Amino acid sequence: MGMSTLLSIKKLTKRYSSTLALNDFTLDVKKGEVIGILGPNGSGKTTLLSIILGLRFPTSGSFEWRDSKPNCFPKGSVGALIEVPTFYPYLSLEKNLRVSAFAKNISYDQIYPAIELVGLTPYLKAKVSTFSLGMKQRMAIAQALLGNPEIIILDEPTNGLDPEGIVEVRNLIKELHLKGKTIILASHNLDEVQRTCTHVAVLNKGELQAAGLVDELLASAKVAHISVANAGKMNGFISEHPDIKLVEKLGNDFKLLLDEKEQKSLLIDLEEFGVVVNSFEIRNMNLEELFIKLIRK
Ligand SMILES: Nc1ncnc2c1ncn2[C@@H]1O[C@H](COP(=O)(O)OP(=O)(O)OP(=O)(O)O)[C@@H](O)[C@H]1O
Repeated sequence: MGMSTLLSIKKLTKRYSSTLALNDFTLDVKKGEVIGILGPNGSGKTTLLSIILGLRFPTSGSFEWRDSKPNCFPKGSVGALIEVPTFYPYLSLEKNLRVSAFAKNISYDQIYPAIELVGLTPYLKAKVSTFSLGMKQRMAIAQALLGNPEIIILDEPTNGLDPEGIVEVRNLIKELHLKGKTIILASHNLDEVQRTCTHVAVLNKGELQAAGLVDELLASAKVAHISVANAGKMNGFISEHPDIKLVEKLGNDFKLLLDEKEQKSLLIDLEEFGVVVNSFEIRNMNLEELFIKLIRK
């Protein structure tokens, strides 16, 4: 394991009777990364997080946290928010966090830096029942931050939040990243991953489709936005070019995914084929388009 590697996952497989929830999953997580585990519902994200947290056993394969034995979970250095947290609405934020600290066998004075990190220090004495959803989720993240862990694991951290809460939690994730925390975050929300993560691992049906820097993966293809006069001809062109992937089609407007070689010749190829092009623009791919590229193989 390299110096900066905090977690090394090798060929992890999980089978629940007939369901292969995770298949041969390999990934390294390095210090300072915010890595999004991105996949649709049922793709195996929670299974993966549960295994690396020591909550479920893998069927085969292994994971190894730095300074820990293989397939063992290091309690102190990893904080996690994986289930809906329990709290007492009629107690103050401070008292709730004391309860969590007690449960984790952490000294009470450690709650204050965690509360500070999530920006809730002004609400120390306020009852949690008065909190917005975003504040409750920040409080839950403070629970995960108790004991100042180096790594934080969050399962769908903005699920169920209103738009304001979503912004609060996303900003918090960015701040934690700036403070040097390593974050592993499961999400089915492409926009969320694109906005908050440095790295992404795309999971579909238990299989890793791609992993790496978000920016690098997004640079791996471009999207051509093309408006044509004869959509039927365009459909013919697309079906004769299996390498070109159709992302979206709306009337005479098409979005095609292209590799570098195809970008150069596309306009000429279209004209030769008889497609009448009204407008043509090459743009960068967003994560949604990358996802389509990976999943429609
Ligand atoms: N305890 C279990 N017993 C049987 N099957 C399970 C169990 N937990 C998960 N599965 C199945 O394994 C697959 C992966 O589920 P998992 O919850 O890991 O996916 P997910 O990506 O986290 O989805 P979601 O976003 O819906 O939580 C699904 O097909 C799910 O139905």
